[in-house]
Amino acid sequence: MGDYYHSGCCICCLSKNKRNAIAKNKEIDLDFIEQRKRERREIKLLVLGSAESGKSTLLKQIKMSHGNGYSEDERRGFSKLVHQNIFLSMKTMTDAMSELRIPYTNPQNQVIETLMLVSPLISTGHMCGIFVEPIRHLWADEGFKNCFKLCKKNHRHLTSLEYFVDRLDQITANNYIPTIQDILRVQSSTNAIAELSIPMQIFTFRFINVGGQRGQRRKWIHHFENVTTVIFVASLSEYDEFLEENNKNRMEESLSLFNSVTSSPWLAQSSILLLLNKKDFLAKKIQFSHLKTFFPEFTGKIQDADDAMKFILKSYERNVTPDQLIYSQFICATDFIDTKIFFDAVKDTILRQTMANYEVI
Ligand SMILES: Nc1nc2c(ncn2[C@@H]2O[C@H](COP(=O)(O)OP(=O)(O)OP(=O)(O)O)[C@@H](O)[C@H]2O)c(=O)[nH]1
Ligand SMILES: [Mg+2]
Repeated sequence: MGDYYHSGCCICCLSKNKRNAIAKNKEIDLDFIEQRKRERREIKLLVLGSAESGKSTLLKQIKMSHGNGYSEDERRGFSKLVHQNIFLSMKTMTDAMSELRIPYTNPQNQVIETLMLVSPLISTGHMCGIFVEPIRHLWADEGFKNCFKLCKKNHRHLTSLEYFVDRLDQITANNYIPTIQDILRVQSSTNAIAELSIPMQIFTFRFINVGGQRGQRRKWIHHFENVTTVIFVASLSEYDEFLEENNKNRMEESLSLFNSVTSSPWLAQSSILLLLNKKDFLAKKIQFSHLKTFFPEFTGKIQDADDAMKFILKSYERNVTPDQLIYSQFICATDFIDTKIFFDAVKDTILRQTMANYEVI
């Protein structure tokens, strides 16, 4: 009946203009309903956390496991970044050798270093086979190794140097195409908001990845509306690391960041998924760098990764109020990640929001 009558009068008695206007309104209504349906099905997940905690690595993993992965062309596109990562890391190391006045155990390596750094090829950022032997010589030097141990803590871009040095032959080959693991290991700070939309069952999960550097954090607030789940990524291995700018302990910094997220009124309805990342690093580091030295309140066993992880998790959970929905998982973003936890977090949040709408809770 509604198709033939409008405000009690037969539609065919209306003027052509009126009929067009009614049809247009109907079209707009349908568009609106469709958009509302789409919005209801779109789940917004905001990925937050301090710099280099592993947010982008996590999204690369999700793109591989649930998205369309990386084509050969896309993988090739990462080769320049891999080369630049190695050059930058080597430059950081050679600078640190002179700043810390650490001599090479084999004095010949000082000559190699100088020759390598003045090579005109370095400015092209393209790494060819000519660099393999010099880098290997420096890498094998005891003085250089000691310097690397000292620097790793405060220069996070050195994180993947060891991995890349092991693969120098493949990386410098003419037909080099980065592997998935190379892509996961390469480091590049996020400076612009990056989005990833992944269809999952009847929903579209829209991941919003932001930069964690201090200068990037003021952009976070623009994305706080309608967030279903906040994914907070924190590094487990930063308990003994300090910020260059103010010498603040990095884990303390991440904890206060987490606190500001959990106490934000904008995010009060969102669930929090806390991903404690880099458990591989923690397992290695805990053997020689004791948590108690940096967090005297730690009472667990020394050199015990499990005790350390439990303590770190508790330190984060202390920032959550009892009525907040929180899920947590220990991960290694460069390895396989079980994404079931995303569904759990999202499912429970939607259920809770629906019940709140019907005033059941
Ligand atoms: N070994 C290891 N390395 C990791 C892990 N997660 C991330 N990384 C490395 O840590 C570095 C930084 O990771 P990103 O994902 O770029 O960090 P981010 O949080 O996006 O950093 P910003 O964009 O600066 O905020 C990269 O070199 C990664 O390969 C991990 O679980 N284990
Ligand atoms: Mg990033």
